[in-house]
Amino acid sequence: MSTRNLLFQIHWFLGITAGLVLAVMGVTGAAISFEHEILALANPGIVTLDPGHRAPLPAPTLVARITAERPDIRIGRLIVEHDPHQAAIVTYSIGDSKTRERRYVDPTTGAILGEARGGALLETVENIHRWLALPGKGNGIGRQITGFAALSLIYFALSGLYLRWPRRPLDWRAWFVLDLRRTGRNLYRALHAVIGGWVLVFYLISAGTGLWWSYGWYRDGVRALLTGGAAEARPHADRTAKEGRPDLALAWQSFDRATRGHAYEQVTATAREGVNVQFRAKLPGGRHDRVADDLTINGVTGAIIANKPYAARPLGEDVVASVFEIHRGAYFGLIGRIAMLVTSLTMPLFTITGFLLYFARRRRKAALAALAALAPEGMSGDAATATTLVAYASQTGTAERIARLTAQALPGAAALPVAALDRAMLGQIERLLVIASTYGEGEPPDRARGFARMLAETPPDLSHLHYAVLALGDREYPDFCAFGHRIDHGLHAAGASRLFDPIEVDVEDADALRLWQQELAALGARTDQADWARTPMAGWRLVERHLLNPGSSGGPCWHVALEPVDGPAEWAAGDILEILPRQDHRRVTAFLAATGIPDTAEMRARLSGCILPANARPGFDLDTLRPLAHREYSIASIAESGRVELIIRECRGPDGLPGLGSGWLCGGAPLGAVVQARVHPNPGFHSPENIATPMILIGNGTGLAGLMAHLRYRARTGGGTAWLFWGERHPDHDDFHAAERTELACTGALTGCVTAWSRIETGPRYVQHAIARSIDIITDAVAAGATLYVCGSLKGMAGDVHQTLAAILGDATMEELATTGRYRRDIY
Ligand SMILES: Cc1cc2nc3c(=O)[nH]c(=O)nc-3n(C[C@H](O)[C@H](O)[C@H](O)COP(=O)(O)O)c2cc1C
Repeated sequence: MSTRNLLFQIHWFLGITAGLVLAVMGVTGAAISFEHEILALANPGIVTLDPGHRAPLPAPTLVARITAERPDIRIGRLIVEHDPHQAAIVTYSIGDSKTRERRYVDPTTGAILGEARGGALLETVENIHRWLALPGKGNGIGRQITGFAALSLIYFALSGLYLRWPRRPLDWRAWFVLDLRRTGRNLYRALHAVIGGWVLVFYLISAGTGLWWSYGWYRDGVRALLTGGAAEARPHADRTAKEGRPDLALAWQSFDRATRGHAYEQVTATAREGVNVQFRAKLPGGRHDRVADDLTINGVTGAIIANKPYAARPLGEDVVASVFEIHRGAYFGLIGRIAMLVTSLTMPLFTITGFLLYFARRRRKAALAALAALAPEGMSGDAATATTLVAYASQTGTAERIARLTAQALPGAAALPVAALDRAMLGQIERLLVIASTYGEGEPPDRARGFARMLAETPPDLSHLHYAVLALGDREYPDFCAFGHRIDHGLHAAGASRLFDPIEVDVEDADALRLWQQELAALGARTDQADWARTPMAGWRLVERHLLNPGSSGGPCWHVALEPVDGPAEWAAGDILEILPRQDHRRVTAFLAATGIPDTAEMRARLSGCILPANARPGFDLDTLRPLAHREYSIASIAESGRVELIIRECRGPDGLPGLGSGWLCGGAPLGAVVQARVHPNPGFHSPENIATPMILIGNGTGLAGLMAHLRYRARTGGGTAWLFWGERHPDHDDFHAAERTELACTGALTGCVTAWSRIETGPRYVQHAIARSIDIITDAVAAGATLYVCGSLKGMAGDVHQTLAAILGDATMEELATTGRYRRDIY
């Protein structure tokens, strides 16, 4: 498991446990952060007073009045405000009871006022915040849980920072800008990560200070670190004087003498263990409550035990004295308190979005498992007992998908790649259906080469066999469905008899597929199967586009990113994105002018999705228009990124206008536009199942896209070595994704990168030359079990790379690699 994965697993495991506690702590912390203000608002006449012309009593007198009114109580703390509009607060216990009560006191009369409304509720909220209101209070299990949650929060903040580290860390937008146009998983992730970035510092502060109350070792350690000394001992309980209770009035008189009647904003006197009384006297205008002079006074003798004026407090001690104020943000003034309130309130957002991401991830895993079940390598159904074999020859997965659907429809049928069809199998089986696509220039898909050769050179006797062929192809290629026909002739020549004539499928010709299904029905296939049609196109928002090769002498190449509009989409490294292009508006204008059809917005919308004949004339029958075919692009990103990234070279049509697909994605569609697209699973180009398998990635130009997806996937999973051989024009202008490749090399995901530049004198010119100079790397990696991936142009690159590899490894090895799926190509 890679470090990243490990951090992630811990992040989500803690998220679904400690995350819940933190959500509670965040909300309760926010509720009590303005406790005094809330109580003051809710309790006029108790917390706030209208003193008229009456002046507050001197504190010693106030103490005397309170004790006279309630002789049964023992005062633990008295807080006196300078402002006569604020009631004093007394905390006391009755007799020897340990239970404390808190009451407000009129500072001008000493009268004990009623209990503040809402006070008990806020106290409960505070207890929840501190120890989840569990038994044992500060020493119980609740404190352990909240302490652990605070530790987890530090982990969330730091691991979250690592996990979301953007590719361009210096771009502040990547950190802080929230794109609310996103939907589904992408939106949850954006909320989680971007808002996490906003509040990160606040969470580190509140968790770092919150631990103060949870762990003694932490408190002592921080104190030692900041004050340079050992854990500070409280001024020791003065038991030398006669044992007894401290006299608060006497201590206060002593305090007044020591501070020479200084007008403090607020004075808090707390009876400590023994006879000492601790005074905290807040300076007027102090930013927070700990901007205060501290005195400890013997409550029996009135002697000063310790006197620590605020002005003499070093920074480290100030921080230690102000941990609570830092925790609630007050250390940084009102703004700090408000910021802490808001950030505490956002805590549940992380728990909620974290859970949503967790469920989305589970759904995604289930979907991937379903996908894997539909398109595993090898067989589906039991070929050993099958009465019909459905063999497929597929490069980009279409034939494989149809073969599996065919095998599911026919009782007793099993699907398998043609490469798995050996002589023994062919000798026994009585019925064979072959679904074959054509590749290269009328050639078999890579993994079907061996079968094609066996059929052509040493055909077995197949006189017992009945067969049918579904030939997939594209009429834009001169050798339409050539390989399907070659198989048909080969089987026929070997003595097998046709069940029915070969059926040709031009791209996605639904009629041809229906015909195939009808023929299958005649063979006893189920007819209740769901529609074989491909997943419909869906909306993908164009979210990013920038030129990758400014100044290049080649055609402009664009980085294009799209995000699914209707929630998360699934794909694996090696898959392809099919997009529905739209016509350039100039072509539509020319067509309208040539045909004389009225120029309306509706007509333009209709025409921009159709093939527009160049020779159209007035009277043109619009019903004869055919829809534009989709365009395919290798996906450069992995599904975890939530967005499909493409590398597209803008090309020109014969009329000089931008090409249909590239023109639409690289310029025609505005940023933010919704493009119709779908993922085309391409199992023949997926990463090796075993991540330890070494990879050799070879490509040119935009072919880098398909290779980057594998590198990005390997960066996530870790695994075997990965060598990249890639060619372009000039290193100064065409070095796409150079920074990321350097980063991948630094992290070890990319073992080494060999480049070829066709427009400079030094070094290899084309990628095949780079390979020819790296014989040892290639042979060693293949000997170690490497899978070879080739992505890029069919013309000029794929053939030459194949020949170079064959020269290094030998034809037989190349064929074996192709047949066993260790030579995978995505060429176009
Ligand atoms: C690089 C490339 C070369 C192709 N060459 C041919 C060809 O020569 N003749 C043909 O009829 N179709 C050709 N096609 C079209 C494919 O046969 C067609 O898209 C088929 O549906 C792919 O099926 P698959 O996904 O199972 O490989 C080619 C497609 C690509 C991408």
